[in-house]
Amino acid sequence: MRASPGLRLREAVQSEQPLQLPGVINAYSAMLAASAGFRALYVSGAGVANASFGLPDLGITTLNDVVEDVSRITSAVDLPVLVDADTGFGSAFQIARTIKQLTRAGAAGVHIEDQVAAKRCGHRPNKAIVSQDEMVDRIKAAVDAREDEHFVIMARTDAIAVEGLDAAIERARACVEAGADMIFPEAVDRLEVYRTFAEAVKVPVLANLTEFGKTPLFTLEELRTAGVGLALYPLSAFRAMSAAALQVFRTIRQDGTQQQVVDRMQTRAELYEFLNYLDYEQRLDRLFGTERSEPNNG
Ligand SMILES: C[C@](O)(C(=O)O)[C@H](CC(=O)O)C(=O)O
Ligand SMILES: [Mg+2]
Repeated sequence: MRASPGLRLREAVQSEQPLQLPGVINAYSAMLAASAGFRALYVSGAGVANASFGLPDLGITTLNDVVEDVSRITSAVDLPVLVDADTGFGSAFQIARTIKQLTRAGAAGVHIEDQVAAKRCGHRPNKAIVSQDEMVDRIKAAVDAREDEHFVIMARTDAIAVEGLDAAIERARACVEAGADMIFPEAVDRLEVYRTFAEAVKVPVLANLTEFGKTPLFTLEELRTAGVGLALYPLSAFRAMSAAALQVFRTIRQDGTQQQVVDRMQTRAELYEFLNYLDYEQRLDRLFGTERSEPNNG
């Protein structure tokens, strides 16, 4: 039997240190990331909210919204996917449902954070967090609900910005005791902090390298020296795609032609290569013959 997505994510963390996790916002961008050689992918909560719904990352989207995006991505690529499950989408039984639904959608693991349900981006001011006990209960509920023991439960703590480093480490330790497999300390501003977490929790620690936030854009080598287990780039491609798309829209609108920007576009040939378009076409020809496509001219 094929190894489960959770097991493959764990193996990837073991074999690549740190494991690079690029965020992907849809099936096609997941295929592009896979072609660049990544061993695992990430579905960002902000990505689901911003890209799929045009909403801010403020706890507005639901479990179903995330499940839908994850299913599309896991159907398109054969890589383990870590999913941002925000605060878990509710209390204990709802968290159990989150784990089951995301497992069924093909996820390899999730991270659940200790912000209150009315959450914010981790790099914004005025975050509020639940008590350590409540966070530990979230993790217990998630661990208890998993059907595949390898499915990864990662605990994210937003406590550094709210209660300080010591409290955040204490929370991370309590989460690991409750069964969390990995730790995501949010909004870290110094490299040494990762080392402190890694030594305190003794499980893989994730560094969130989201741009324009509180964390410097550390290199892989720097993260390696700090003992980081996973390096996350949650929205990098989304930000770049958005800037590129905006430029194209503005140019077409202003110039009345796309001539100035066509050289920035992925060509039809490149697109078809990623999609395996020609294989599909040949399969159609084999199944139905070529003459059938004549009358309607494609
Ligand atoms: C990692 C994150 O949770 C996400 O949803 O991708 C965000 C990223 C961001 O807003 O830049 C976060 O850090 O809160
Ligand atoms: Mg998020």
